[in-house]
Amino acid sequence: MKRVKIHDKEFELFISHEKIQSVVEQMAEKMNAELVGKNPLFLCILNGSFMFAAELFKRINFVESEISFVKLASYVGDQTTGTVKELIGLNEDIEGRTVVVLEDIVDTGITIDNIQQQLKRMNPKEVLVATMLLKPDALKKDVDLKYVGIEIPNDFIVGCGLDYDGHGRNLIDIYSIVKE
Ligand SMILES: O=P(O)(O)OC[C@H]1O[C@H](OP(=O)(O)OP(=O)(O)O)[C@H](O)[C@@H]1O
Ligand code: HPA
Repeated sequence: MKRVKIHDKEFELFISHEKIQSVVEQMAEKMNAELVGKNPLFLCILNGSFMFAAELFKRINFVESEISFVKLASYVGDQTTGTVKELIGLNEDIEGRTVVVLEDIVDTGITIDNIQQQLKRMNPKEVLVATMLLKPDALKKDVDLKYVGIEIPNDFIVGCGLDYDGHGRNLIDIYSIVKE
């Protein structure tokens, strides 16, 4: 089994790049059918979602769609700090619009819950959440997720945009922590 070491921790191959691509492909097909004509604004939550957003957005097959990049980080190392910050970098007026939030992962759900609350105060028509990965057993919030790629166990992962203390985002596959 392919392994990588990042800082002090070992990770082993968990989800292949091919699998991720096929899941993103299916999600894009659904969006192409459901969001055409709505001029959706895709909102990529930096940093982690940049790879997922790129894979997904290039598969959206209608031109009346936009993408923007915002930031809100709450993690340090491999556990939540519990601190959730303000959403920054949103320059578009989202009033009356369909907003599709793009997340790499919904873990405890605290981040996406906070983002949804902040966005809803700006009077959009609807806020739809698309996440590449979901840890159902880690959820601490009752979140409404419209598009979910892959459900995974409650283990720390890296790759495809996800990091461990800044490293590992560039791995094209997803790796799961090796428990000693
Ligand atoms: O469901 P939660 O437990 O809130 O975790 C999910 C959030 O954690 C990660 O972001 P992070 O805060 O690590 O920032 P990053 O994307 O810059 O790595 C990820 O990109 C999500 O936004
Ligand atoms: O499992 C994870 N890995 C990296 N970043 C994360 N942010 C939330 N959960 C994770």
